[in-house]
Amino acid sequence: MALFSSLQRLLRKPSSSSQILQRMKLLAAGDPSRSFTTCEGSRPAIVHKRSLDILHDPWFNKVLNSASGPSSDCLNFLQFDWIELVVGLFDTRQGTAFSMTERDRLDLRGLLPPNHMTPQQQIERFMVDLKRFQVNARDGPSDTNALAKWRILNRLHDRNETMYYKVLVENIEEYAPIVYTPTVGLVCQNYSGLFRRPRGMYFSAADRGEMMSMVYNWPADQVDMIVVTDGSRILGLGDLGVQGIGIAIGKLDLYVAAAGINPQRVLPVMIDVGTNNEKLLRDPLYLGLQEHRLDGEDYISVIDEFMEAVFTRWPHVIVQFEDFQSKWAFKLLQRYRNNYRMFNDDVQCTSCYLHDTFGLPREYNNVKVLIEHDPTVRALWLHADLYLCNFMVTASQLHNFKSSVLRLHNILGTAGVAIAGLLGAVRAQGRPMIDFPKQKIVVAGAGSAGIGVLNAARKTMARLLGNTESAFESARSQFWVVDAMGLVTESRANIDPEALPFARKLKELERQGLHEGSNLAEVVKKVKPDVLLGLSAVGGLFSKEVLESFKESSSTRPAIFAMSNPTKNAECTPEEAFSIVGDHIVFASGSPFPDVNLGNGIGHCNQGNNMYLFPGIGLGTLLSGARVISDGMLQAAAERYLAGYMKDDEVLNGIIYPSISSIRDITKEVAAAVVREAVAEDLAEGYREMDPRELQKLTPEETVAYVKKNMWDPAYPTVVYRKE
Ligand SMILES: NC(=O)C1=CN([C@@H]2O[C@H](COP(=O)(O)OP(=O)(O)OC[C@H]3O[C@@H](n4cnc5c(N)ncnc54)[C@H](O)[C@@H]3O)[C@@H](O)[C@H]2O)C=CC1
Ligand SMILES: CC(=O)C(=O)O
Ligand SMILES: [Mg+2]
Repeated sequence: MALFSSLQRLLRKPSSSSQILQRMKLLAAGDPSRSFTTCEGSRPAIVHKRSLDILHDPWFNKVLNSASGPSSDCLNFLQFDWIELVVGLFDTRQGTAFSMTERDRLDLRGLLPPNHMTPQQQIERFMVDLKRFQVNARDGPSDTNALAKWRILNRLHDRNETMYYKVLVENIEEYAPIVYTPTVGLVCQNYSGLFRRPRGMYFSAADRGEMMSMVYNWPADQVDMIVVTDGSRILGLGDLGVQGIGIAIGKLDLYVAAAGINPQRVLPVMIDVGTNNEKLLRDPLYLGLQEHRLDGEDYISVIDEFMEAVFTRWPHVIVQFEDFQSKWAFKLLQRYRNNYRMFNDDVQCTSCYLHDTFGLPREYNNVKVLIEHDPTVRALWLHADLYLCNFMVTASQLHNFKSSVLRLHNILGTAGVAIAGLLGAVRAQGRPMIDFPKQKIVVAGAGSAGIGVLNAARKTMARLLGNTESAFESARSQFWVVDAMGLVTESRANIDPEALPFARKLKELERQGLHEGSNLAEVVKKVKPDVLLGLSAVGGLFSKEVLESFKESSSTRPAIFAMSNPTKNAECTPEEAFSIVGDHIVFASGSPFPDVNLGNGIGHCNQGNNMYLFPGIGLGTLLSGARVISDGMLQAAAERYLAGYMKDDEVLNGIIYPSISSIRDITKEVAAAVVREAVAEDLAEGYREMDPRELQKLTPEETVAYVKKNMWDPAYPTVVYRKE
């Protein structure tokens, strides 16, 4: 009651930003559905169940099951059922964090062994078990080993979500490769065999006409984040049909661990419209529809029905489209993005720079005024390596201009997924970023991801060249695109319209001795590119021959981006790259690789993956209550990701991407940038009691604090029973 009246008092009058923060605190503390947040760790969770029902509910369970059985040195993939059995037997060794009074309140007394463990003791115990398994595994880090670790973590996920996410948050560098790429790829490939307990929702072609009611079968009244796939192109593993649900689960694990989205409010979704994977169509154990994929209007009608159903039940949900084959990825994005809160991770997060990246605000473009007016601006300007540009400002624009230059400088000074990596590669050569438009880039792969990166890189070059049409046109000539049929040229029959802008003109090619369909090695040999970037999903595509050709690169510091996932699809390994091309290269990959010992130094293996962006985009959209996800919001996310993370000395050392251990911090900043952009674009409708006017009053620092406050941390709430 007291809380209610203090809220009322606060809400009635206009407020300063400190009052807003105070209000946020009160609101968070007083909202029972937020009882799962650690910031408010002492708030109770109200439940309507007791006894065994509590223990079987991973959202409220506080019991830790043993991670593994005894010595696991003889484990292999085929012996998983044996592990299952052993883990079951060892359940009696479980430690519980339910206090004695809680046990009384929840009718748990007698159902649990008497010992009490703190959450910290539980996590230590779990890690000992997990590490023992790791140490005892004979074959060192291998797929089997990774899959077994996934299995152990997944069991914990089934039983005790809080502890599961605690393990992830506290050891993200170690376990992201297990719950996400690369292991999640293996999990998807083996999903039918690994399937024990359902997670998420399945909508199939057979459910047409039923989705609007089916959606109410999900137990949570509030869902913030959905990751949906149709399983048609899972990582680089092709059509995995219903088994693709694993990637939706993996991405949502990062939403919880990196963005602090409450795990009770995430929903992985699989839309099963069949599969064209002949092996799965014949597999008696396959769990999905064993018919060919729907196509055309039939396909679209299923996705339409799904979108309508989920947005009817949860009007504020955000839907991330994941791993749709490029045939549909762009079309579905265009179809829904203006009406629903949705985005496509692969097309947009790989290429958040499509629009206006590095652009000064429009009013400054092509304006000639004097920067000499202000020494600070001039210094910044020079520092940003932009002295070659011809932008100037009037005195009256100076104030805004300073912040623009600062913003621009921030963007240029650091790195972010694809473009960030490309710019990092320029900086690693010791050259100013303004030289980016001079880079020659060979891209292998012209699917949804490849085209996204190409568009973004072209736009960035055009910006740096003055953002004119002719700059945009001339930027085109810096790219050579090679797909499954070789070099893409204007003479290609039935060329994909998305690839058309990058098709090489035959006249230019004659001079270079290239032709339609030239193979990758030939293209690299003739072009001598600065950058070789792979988004082809073909493991080993950067063969010895290709890498040997790349040795003749005209760059002082050639860069290789083997961005395809999972690990086995990387276009080359870092060892191959460093040993064949040389120690001086810059290397990045989509899935993580350990650094390479070069004898006289370290060959850094950077991870260039959209995981640095999508969690922050989702969180920022949620906390702003933006109606749709605009290009500006994606751009703000990318810019913030770029800013402040890569220092000059790191980049010169070949480190062009930040470490995943900082992902939660990066995500918080990215989300705050998205919130601010949504507010600036008048798209924000507010989140809970935080209305758009209040959001608008927040300073950048207060926005970050607001985001942080709303990030879920894994900690046990006190559980209280109430009759329904
Ligand atoms: N690191 C990251 O953050 C991301 C990585 N990816 C990865 O990118 C890869 C491709 O994804 P999508 O573009 O969606 O796939 P996609 O199937 O749409 O495109 C694949 C492209 O590779 C081309 N290709 C196939 N064989 C080739 C060959 N021998 N030489 C040259 N090109 C060849 C195809 O013609 C096609 O253009 C996947 O492995 C995916 O995991 C995708 C999104 C983000
Ligand atoms: C990382 C990712 O989203 C992909 O490989 O598809
Ligand atoms: Mg993807």
